[in-house]
Amino acid sequence: MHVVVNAAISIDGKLSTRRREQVAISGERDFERVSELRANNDAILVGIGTVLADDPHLVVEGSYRKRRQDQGLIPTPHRIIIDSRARTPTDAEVLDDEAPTYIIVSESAPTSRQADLEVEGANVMIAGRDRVSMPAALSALADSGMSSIMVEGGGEIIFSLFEANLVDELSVYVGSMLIGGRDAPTLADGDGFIDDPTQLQLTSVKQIDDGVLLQYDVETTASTYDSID
Ligand SMILES: NC(=O)c1ccc[n+]([C@@H]2O[C@H](COP(=O)([O-])OP(=O)(O)OC[C@H]3O[C@@H](n4cnc5c(N)ncnc54)[C@H](O)[C@@H]3O)[C@@H](O)[C@H]2O)c1
Ligand SMILES: Nc1nc(=O)c(N)c(NC[C@H](O)[C@H](O)[C@H](O)COP(=O)(O)O)[nH]1
Repeated sequence: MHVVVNAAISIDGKLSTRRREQVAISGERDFERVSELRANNDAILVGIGTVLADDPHLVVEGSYRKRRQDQGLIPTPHRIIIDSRARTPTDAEVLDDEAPTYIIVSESAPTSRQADLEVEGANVMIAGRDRVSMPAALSALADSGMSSIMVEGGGEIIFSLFEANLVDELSVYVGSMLIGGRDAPTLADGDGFIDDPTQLQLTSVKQIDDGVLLQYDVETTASTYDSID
């Protein structure tokens, strides 16, 4: 599975404010780049924190749909939510019928909630006991026929993917703003690394609007995903 993480951060590394409310860090041109990246992948993945905070739609529009259809693909990529306890609201934007949606829950998710989400058309999959296991989730998605995933956050999910050594590429748009706040989410939250930070290889630096796009390859050691595959 090829995994690319994309995020927009303030100059001080924040994804949003301490209230965890969505902030438009990207400008029009960067959001256009994000649409292109979405369209080039089999699936778009976010965590439940992002669904509850932003209620994202996670689709591509217009010419991207046509291009994908011309390539024999579904018009807009699969949507994937990492949601240990099946907390996705039944009226969430990701549950409309514009693309298939997979909700990955853990064994601790109430079965009644799982059933509610299935009634709304979601494909519910179980991976992990109390919390979703990212290697098991990606393995199940690969078994469903997906081979590339774009991850759009948030900081908890991004850290878990790096921790499990599952990320191949990272794109970060650094907007020219400072958000601050010790409790505001950052690009990679979780527990953080102590001894062995993930090493990145810078592959590109570009100015977009008044911000900067930084792109990296991730220097992988033995991948957890490969080892279970
Ligand atoms: N600027 C950007 O590019 C961008 C992108 C996405 C989100 N955001 C912002 O980020 C915030 C949401 O991020 P977040 O970090 O709170 O939530 P998140 O989207 O990373 O979801 C994290 C939640 O997923 C669940 N989870 C299940 N299994 C997990 C696992 N193995 N590892 C980690 N989490 C697991 C947990 O409930 C956890 O709290 C919001 O404020 C949103 O606006 C910004
Ligand atoms: N690239 C990017 N730049 C930003 O400035 C920002 N705030 C996000 N945030 C990601 C988050 O998940 C958003 O909620 C989705 O980008 C919204 O997606 P929709 O348009 O609803 O499909 N992403």
